[in-house]
Amino acid sequence: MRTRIKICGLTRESDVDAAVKAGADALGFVMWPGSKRALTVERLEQLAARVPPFVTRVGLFVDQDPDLITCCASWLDMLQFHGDEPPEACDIYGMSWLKALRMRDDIDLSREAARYHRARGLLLDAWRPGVPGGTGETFDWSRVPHDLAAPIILAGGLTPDNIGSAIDRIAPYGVDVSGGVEAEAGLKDHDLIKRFIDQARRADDLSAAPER
Ligand SMILES: O=C(O)c1ccccc1NCC(=O)[C@H](O)[C@H](O)COP(=O)(O)O
Repeated sequence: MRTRIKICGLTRESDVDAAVKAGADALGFVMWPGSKRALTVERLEQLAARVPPFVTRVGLFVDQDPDLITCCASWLDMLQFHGDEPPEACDIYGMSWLKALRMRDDIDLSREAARYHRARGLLLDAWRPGVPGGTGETFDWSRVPHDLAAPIILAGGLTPDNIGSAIDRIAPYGVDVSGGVEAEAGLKDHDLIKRFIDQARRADDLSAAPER
């Protein structure tokens, strides 16, 4: 199956256009003010308005005010929660949502998957204390279970150089990248976006090829 690709942390019109042109399935917009990639609601409106149909616009939030999330919702197709939001809090918007889980040593993924069973997918990201996401760090991929009920979106430190082996080893439903396609925080490098998506598609093609 074709791996779904999300390019996250977009802040400029040209970056949105480059990700769409390169074939991204989804685009992520960080609405948490603590991030170097944070958008205002006004910027979200401007960027989201450029996105063509059938490309999913995902808003990222970290334990934020429901009024803000409601205000952003009309520009989004999906929500992504990176904080300690309980499942009931993710459900109140009448929208599809993803739950980001950071791979702390003691995380019980089966338990979290059961707890967040209404999530459309679980985004597995690296754990760094005090940082809710976008660390640019990988985690030990051997910790990703193959039998989780929810679709897995692999995140954390992915780059054009490691995306092929990530897809080959884990075969996640989707992948999510931010820092690995940036020239500097919040500013995407269009060549890196293209290389990332090309390498992911190459890995998909190789995994679909019949064995000789
Ligand atoms: O990007 C941020 O600054 C951020 C801040 C707060 C919550 C989430 C945030 N980003 C999440 C992501 O961009 C994704 O999970 C991403 O795929 C992982 O980032 P990276 O390791 O840089 O590829």
